Amino acid sequence: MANLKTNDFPTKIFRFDDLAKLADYSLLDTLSPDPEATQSGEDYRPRQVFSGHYVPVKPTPIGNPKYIAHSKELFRELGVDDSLALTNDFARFFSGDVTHVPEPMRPIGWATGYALSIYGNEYIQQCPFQTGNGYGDGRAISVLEVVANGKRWEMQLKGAGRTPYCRGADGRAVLRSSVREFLAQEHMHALGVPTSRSLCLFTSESESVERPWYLPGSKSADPEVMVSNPVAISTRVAPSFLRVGQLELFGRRARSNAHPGAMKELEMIVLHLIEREYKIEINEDLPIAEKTLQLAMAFRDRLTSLVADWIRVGYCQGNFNSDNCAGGGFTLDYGPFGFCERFDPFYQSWTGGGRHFSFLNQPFAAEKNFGSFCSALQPVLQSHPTALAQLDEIRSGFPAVMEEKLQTMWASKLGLAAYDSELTVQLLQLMAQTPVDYTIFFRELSTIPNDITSISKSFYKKATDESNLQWDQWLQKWRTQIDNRNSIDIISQRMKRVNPKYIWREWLVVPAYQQAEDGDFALIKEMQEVLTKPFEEQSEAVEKKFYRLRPQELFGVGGISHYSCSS
Ligand SMILES: Nc1ncnc2c1ncn2[C@@H]1O[C@H](COP(=O)(O)OP(=O)(O)OP(=O)(O)O)[C@@H](O)[C@H]1O
Ligand SMILES: [Mg+2]
Repeated sequence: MANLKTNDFPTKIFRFDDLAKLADYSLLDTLSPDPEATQSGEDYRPRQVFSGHYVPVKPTPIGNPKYIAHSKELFRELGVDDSLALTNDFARFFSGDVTHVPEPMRPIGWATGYALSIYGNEYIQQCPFQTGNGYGDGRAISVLEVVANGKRWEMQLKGAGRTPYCRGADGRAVLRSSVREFLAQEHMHALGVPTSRSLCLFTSESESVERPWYLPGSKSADPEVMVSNPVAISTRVAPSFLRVGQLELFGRRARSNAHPGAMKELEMIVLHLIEREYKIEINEDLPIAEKTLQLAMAFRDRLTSLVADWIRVGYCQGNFNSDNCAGGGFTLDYGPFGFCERFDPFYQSWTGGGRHFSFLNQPFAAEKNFGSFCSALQPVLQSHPTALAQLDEIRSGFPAVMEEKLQTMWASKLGLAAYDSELTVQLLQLMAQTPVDYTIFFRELSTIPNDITSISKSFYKKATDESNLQWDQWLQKWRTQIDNRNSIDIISQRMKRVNPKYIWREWLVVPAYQQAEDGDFALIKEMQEVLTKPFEEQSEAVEKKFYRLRPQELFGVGGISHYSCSS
C-alpha cells in the first residue's frame, strides 16, 4: 500500500466568508422599517417607536472579547466547521463589532418592539413613556439571518448594548446570566424540548457592570449587595424571535387605530410569523382569515406540547409573560428559570413569580399567554364574524388540548399504555409528601424496580414506615398497569428516553460561571459535555458528580434556590 500523505486528507478551513454566504434577509426587507428610526442605528437613547416592525441598531461591541464556548452541535446543523469559532473575524462579529463584514452581511442589526401581558393582563407601565411604545428588545440585537441546509435561522446577540428600548438600562448581560442561557439552551435541545439555540459565547476581559446579587450562602430573598461582573455576549439562534408580546403590540395598535397603517402592520407581522415559523403547516395561498385561524390552531398545538415537555423534564420558565413566550412555540428567555430538584408542584426559583408561574401551574400561565395571542389576532378577523367565533373556540379549547398533552406525557413518563388518573395523582401526592428528587425518581423508576430500594435513592428524607408502605403499594399497583404489550426491557428503554438522567442542577452550574469570572472555563466545557447528553448513562465519575441529590445546606440559598433578578 502506498504511503498516505497528510494532504491526502485536506481539511477545509472555514472562513468568515463561508458564513456570509449563508446570509439571507429577504423577508426582513419586506417588513416596513420604522419611518422614525434613525437609520444609522446609532441613536441609543430610550425613545418611543410609534410604528414599524423593527428599528436598525448598531451593536456596541464588548471590550477585549474572549472566546468561551460555541455549540458544536449547532455548528454541525449549520454546516459550519468548528474551526470558524476560533477565528478573529468570528470573534469580532459575535462580540458585537459588525462593522467590517463581507456582503451580503450588513454592518447593522435590528431590534424589535413588543408589548407585555402578565398572566393575561395587559401592561404598559413597564414602558418609560407609559404608552407601550418604548418597550421591546432592550439588549437583544439581531444581526444576521442565514439559510443553512434548507432551514432559516436568525442570529441574535444578547447583551450587545443599548437599543431605543433599553429604558435607561445599560444594554449589557453579565457573564453569569450569559453562561446560564448559553448552557441551558443546548441542554433543553438535547432534552428534546423546543428552544432557541446557542451559537457562541464571548466575555469581555476589560468591561464589567454592577448588578445586585447575594452574599455567599445568603438566605435572603432579595440580593444584598451590588456585585461587579464581567459583561458577555451570547448569540442565540432561532427561526425567529417573534414573541406573543410582539403580535400584541401590533394587535393593540390595530385595536385602538393608533395610526393609519396599524391594521396593515398587524397583518404583516401575522404573515411574517407564519412565514418564519409555520411555513410547512400553513398553505401560502389561503386567504388571510383562514391562515390566521390555522396559525392559532398550530400555535396552540405547539405551546401545549412545549409546556408538557417542560413538565416532563422538570423545567420551570419562571417568568412566563407574553413577552417571554415565543410565537414559534419554543422556549425563550432563560432568565429566572430553574429545574425542579426536590419535587414541589409550586416550585419556582424567581422570587417575583409567585404561584402563577410555578412548576405545575405553567399550563395555566400558557393558557393566559395563548389568550393574549388570540386577542392580538382578533382585529385581523374583525370583518369575518364566523372566523372570530372560530377563533374563540380555538381559544376556549386550550385546556382540553393541554390536558390531553399532559396525560400523554405522564403516561410516557410512567411507561403506561394509557394515562391513569388515580395512579398519577397518587404518585404526585407521594412524591411531594416524601419528598423525592424529580429526575432521580423517574430515572430509577425507568429501571422498573420490584421494590422501593432503588427509588428510595431519590428520597430527600428517610421515609417513615407508613410512607414506605404507601410507596410499596403504589409500586405494586403501578407494576400491574405498565404497558404489558411490550417486554420489561423495551418499556424500560422507552422510559429512559423520556426520563433524563442528567438535568440542570443550579448548585453544580454556579461554580462553572464563578470560575469563568476568574478566566477558567473548564467547568463550562464539562457542563456542556454532560448536559448535552442527558439521556445517556455517561461515565461513573459523571454519575457520581451529577446524578445526586442537592445537599441539604444548599436549599434556600440566594442565587441557587432563588433569585429576584437574574440578568
Ligand atoms: N441590562 C439591560 N439593558 C437594557 N434592557 C434590558 C436589560 N435587561 C433587561 N432588559 C429588557 O427588559 C425587558 C425585560 O427583561 P427580561 O429579563 O425579560 O429580558 P431579557 O432576559 O433581556 O430578555 P429576552 O426576553 O430577550 O431573553 C426585556 O425587554 C429586555 O430586553
Ligand atoms: Mg424577556
